[in-house]
Amino acid sequence: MREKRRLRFPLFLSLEGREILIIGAGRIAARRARVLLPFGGRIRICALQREEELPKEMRRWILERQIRYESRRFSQELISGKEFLVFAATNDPEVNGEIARICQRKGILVNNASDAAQCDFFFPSIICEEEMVIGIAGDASNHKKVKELRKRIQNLLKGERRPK
Ligand SMILES: C[C@@]1(CC(=O)O)C2=NC(=C\c3[nH]c(c(CCC(=O)O)c3CC(=O)O)Cc3[nH]c(c(CC(=O)O)c3CCC(=O)O)/C=C3\N/C(=C\2)[C@@H](CCC(=O)O)[C@]3(C)CC(=O)O)/[C@H]1CCC(=O)O
Ligand SMILES: NC(=O)c1ccc[n+]([C@@H]2O[C@H](COP(=O)([O-])OP(=O)(O)OC[C@H]3O[C@@H](n4cnc5c(N)ncnc54)[C@H](O)[C@@H]3O)[C@@H](O)[C@H]2O)c1
Repeated sequence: MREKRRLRFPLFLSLEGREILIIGAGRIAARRARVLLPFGGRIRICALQREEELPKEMRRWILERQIRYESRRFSQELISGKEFLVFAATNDPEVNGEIARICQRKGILVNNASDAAQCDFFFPSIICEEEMVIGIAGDASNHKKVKELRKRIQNLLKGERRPK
C-alpha cells in the first residue's frame, strides 16, 4: 500500500508587487504565468528561446509589459535573491533540481514542476468565482484527480447558475 502523504496547507498569499521568477517558457511555464497574471505579481520568465520563438500569447504579455523576458540558459546569477516565488519549469529535471536546491539554500520558496518532493508549495488548480478563489491541491499522487475535481466543482457552480 502507498505510504500516506501529508496534505499541504492552503495559504492564500498576496502577490501584489512581489517578484516571481519562472524558468522555462514551455507549456507548463505558460500555464503558470496565465494563472498568476491576474494576481498582481511582477513576473519574470527566463528560457532558451529567442523572444521571437515564443508562443504568441507570451509575446503579447511581453509587449503589454505584463511580464519581462530574458532569453538565456539558467545559471545561479539568474536568481537575484529578491524573488518571493521561483518556478523551476524547464524540461530538464537536473536543471529544475539545481534551481530548487539554490532556492532552498537562499530561503526562497520554490516549485519544481518535475518533482513534487522538491516543492515548498504546490501550484493549485484554481477556480475564480466572483470575489472568491478556490484552490485545489492533492498529495501529488494523482494530478488527473485534482483536475477532475476542479471540473466537477465548475459544473456544480454552472448548474446553480442555470435558471430553474
Ligand atoms: C493541479 C495542477 C496545477 C497546474 O499544474 O496548473 C497540477 N498538475 C496539473 C496537471 C497535470 N500534471 C501532470 C499531468 C500529466 C499527467 C498524465 O498525463 O498522467 C497533468 C494533467 C494535465 O496537464 O492535463 C504531470 C505532473 N505533475 C507533477 C509532476 C511531477 C511529480 O509529480 O513529481 C508530473 C509528472 C511530470 C512528468 O511526467 O515529467 C507535479 C505537480 N503537479 C501539480 C499540480 C502539483 C501538485 C499536484 C497535486 O495537487 O496533487 C505538483 C506536485 C507540483 C506543481 O506543479 O506545483 C494541474 C491540473 C490543473 C487543472 O487542469 O485544473
Ligand atoms: N507540474 C505539472 O503539472 C506538470 C505537468 C506536465 C509536465 N510537467 C513537467 O514540467 C516540465 C516542463 O514541461 P513543458 O511541457 O513545459 O516543457 P517544454 O519542452 O514545453 O518547455 C521547456 C522549457 O524549458 C526551457 N529550458 C530548458 N533547459 C533550460 C535551461 N537550461 N535554462 C533555461 N531554460 C531552459 C526551454 O527553453 C523551454 O522553454 C517537465 O519537466 C515535465 O516533467 C509538470
